[in-house]
Amino acid sequence: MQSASFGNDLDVTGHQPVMVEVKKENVTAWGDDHFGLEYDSAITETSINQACASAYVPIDVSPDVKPDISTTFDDSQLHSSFEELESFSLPVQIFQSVLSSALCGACYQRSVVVKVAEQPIYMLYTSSLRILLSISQRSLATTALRMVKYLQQDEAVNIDLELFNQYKFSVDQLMELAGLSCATAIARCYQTSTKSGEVLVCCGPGNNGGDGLVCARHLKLFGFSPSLYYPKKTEKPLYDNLLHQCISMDIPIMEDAPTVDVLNDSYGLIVDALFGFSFKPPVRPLFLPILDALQQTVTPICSIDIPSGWDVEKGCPDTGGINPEMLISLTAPKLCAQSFKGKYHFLGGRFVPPSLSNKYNLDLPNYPGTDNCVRLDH
Ligand SMILES: [K+]
Repeated sequence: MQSASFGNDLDVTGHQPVMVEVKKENVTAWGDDHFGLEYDSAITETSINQACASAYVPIDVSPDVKPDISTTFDDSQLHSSFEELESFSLPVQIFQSVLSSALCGACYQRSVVVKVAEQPIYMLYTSSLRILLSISQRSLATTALRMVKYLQQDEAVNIDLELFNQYKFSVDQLMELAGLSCATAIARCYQTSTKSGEVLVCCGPGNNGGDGLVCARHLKLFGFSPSLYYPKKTEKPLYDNLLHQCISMDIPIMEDAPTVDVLNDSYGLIVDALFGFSFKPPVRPLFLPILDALQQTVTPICSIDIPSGWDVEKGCPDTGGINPEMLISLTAPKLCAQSFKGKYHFLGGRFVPPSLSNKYNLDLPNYPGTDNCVRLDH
């Protein structure tokens, strides 16, 4: 059995620490002595309350079902029990139980960390709980359980400028990382098979469109069948090259704006890479047909950085706008992301130097392991 560290880099499963953040009301065994055990003296009501005040659950599921964690199971029982749970996708219950066990289970003195709002509350470690954490980590591998800062438009622009001017990144570098993280997040949420693998990537004239071109190329490498709609090509070597790479990879380019019927019938997903944080309303005429079609389609939309047409700070216009199912914020979410109501909100663009993050108090989540994207709650 490995020994667990109580420092910042706890590594129970060979990955980053599992962050367990749970609302107090959702902890089913909260405060009772369900397991017939006494609290360890290190766990005080105050520390738990303080930690839980800023904690929240990322997935809204009923807390009624709880895996049977007792002091009596052996590893074989745990395997079957948790395989079953996994098939029912109950990661929060697993977390609840980890937390409950942690809080109630002073008997597991040998260290698995349970963190609440980043405060190590208590640590337990047994081979059985190690399996448990491994499963729960896989289930929520892309979920960040922490609030991040939402940027104003000028903050996003300034961070962008600092990345290029102070930190000497090139646009190509960051665009590649951003576009790759978008493709990765999409591949986590959508299937490559059948219709959902048919993806239309709509690219605008700026860097957001460049992210879309990169994303399309990686989607192709991941097994999707992307096509491009790129109505206003930017005459710069970077964009010429990105487009050339897509063409060389047999990614078709649609010349005319697609109708709603085409979007509905031919595609399983639309990637919206039309405008990012530099968008200033109102939308210019060239982009009205595509934005109208995106507003009406029933095909799910994944917006890169900003749902195009939305005000970067105020969100969806009162007159109506697109309603993406997925949003991938880059660097840090912008204020408009607070009104995003879709299914999946991811953060990508894992390239922000810590000193820059600190300067702007970005409070970025921990990306799991070596992942380039992380799911955010919203
Ligand atoms: K966009």
